[in-house]
Parts: sequence; structure tokens; C-alpha cells
Amino acid sequence: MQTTVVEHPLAAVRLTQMRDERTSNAGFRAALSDLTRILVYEALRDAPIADEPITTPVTATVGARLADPPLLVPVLRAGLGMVDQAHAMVPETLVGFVGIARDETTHQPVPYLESLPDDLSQTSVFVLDPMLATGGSMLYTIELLVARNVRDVTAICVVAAPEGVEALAGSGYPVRLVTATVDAGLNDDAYIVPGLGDAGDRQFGPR
Ligand SMILES: O=P(O)(O)OC[C@H]1O[C@H](OP(=O)(O)OP(=O)(O)O)[C@H](O)[C@@H]1O
Ligand SMILES: O=c1cc[nH]c(=O)[nH]1
Ligand SMILES: [Mg+2]
Repeated sequence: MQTTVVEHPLAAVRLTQMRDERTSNAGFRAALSDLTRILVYEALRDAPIADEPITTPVTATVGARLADPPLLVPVLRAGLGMVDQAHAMVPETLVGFVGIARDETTHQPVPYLESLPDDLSQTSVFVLDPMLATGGSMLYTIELLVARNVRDVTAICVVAAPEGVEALAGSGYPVRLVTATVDAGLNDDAYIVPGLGDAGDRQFGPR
């Protein structure tokens, strides 16, 4: 599986703000917003473009447009903190939604919302979720997309655990990963170490 770890000073600074337990909910959301722009920018680096004929104030010329804007799919709750910025980067695209709450005893994904187009056979999808821990929630989401014949999936995360990366790589699905870091591993509660805690709680409060 293609895995891109975005290494940029601004990404490292925003990630540090997100990791720091002293960062307020508002500060965490702001850092996640900034980091999302950087991650989406990198995820689109090799995106195909098509000619866009335009006229400048001086002359006619040919510019560019995204040939194939990816559908954005935030995984609620934590992915909600990424969707506005991702949509600002690709304003012409559409947005689907998936809601999953991990069972904190079994660590299995418990889905509660699914709002997606029926046919994704002509579509690339960017799944937005800051945390890839066991990989269960991301794999569940990808399975929803594969059932709709998705062409390919880019998982855009902030913090990934090696266990989650391996789960995606071993799935055989057409997926690549863009993340700001691959951390050391998971603790006994399946939280990423060093991680940043619960990305949903840190934005919106406990559920
Ligand atoms: O890789 P996994 O082991 O499945 O864990 C990752 C999932 O856990 C978090 O969501 P959570 O279940 O805490 O829901 P929330 O966003 O509502 O807080 C996170 O945003 C991922 O969706
Ligand atoms: O570390 C983790 C693991 C799962 N979900 C989170 O929000 N954080
Ligand atoms: Mg959570």
C-alpha cells in the first residue's frame, strides 16, 4: 500500500499542538483545520488535471481544473473537524457521511450513520478521519465504499498506528494512506501511543 507521511515543518508544529494535553478544544480544532489543508494538498499532488480554457484580462489561454474531484467522506464524529477545510480545498466536489463509534471494550466499530451515493464506480474517495488505530473503523468505511464499487480510496489521517497501517495494507482494497505521522503503537485500550487522546472528545467533548 502506498503510504505518504507528510513531513513539513508546519505539519509538525500543528501536530504538536494537537498532541499537547494543554491545548483547548478550540485550539485542537484550529490545528486540525490547518493540518487538514496540508494533508489534502499532499493527497492531491498527483491528481489528474484537465485543460480549462479561460481568458485573462490580457488574452485567451488554457488553464487547469481537477479532472476528477474526489468525493469527501468524513467519519463522524472526529472527521467532522476535517471536512470544511477539505471541502474548501476542493469546493466543486460532493460530500458523503459515515458515523461510527468504536466500542471502547471490544474496540470494534459500531456504525450509526451511512449517507453515501449508491454508485461510486466512477469515483475516487477521500475518507477523512484523524485517527487510524486498529483500523477497524476505516476498514468498515472502506467496505461501504467497495460495496458501491468505488474506484479507489485515499485514507487521510493525522495519526496512524502501525497496526492500522497493516490492517489497511493487508485488506487487498484499492486504498492508499496519507498521514502526518505513524506513531509507535497501541496501548491496552487500543489508543495510539504517543497519539493525541480521543480526537472526537478533544474537539467536541465526551460522548
Ligand atoms: O482504528 P480504530 O481502532 O477503529 O479507531 C479509530 C476510530 O476511533 C475514533 O473514533 P471514535 O470511535 O472515538 O468516535 P468519535 O469520533 O465519535 O469520538 C477515530 O476518530 C476513528 O474513527
Ligand atoms: O488513540 C486513539 C484511538 C482511537 N480513537 C481516537 O480518537 N484516538
Ligand atoms: Mg472518540
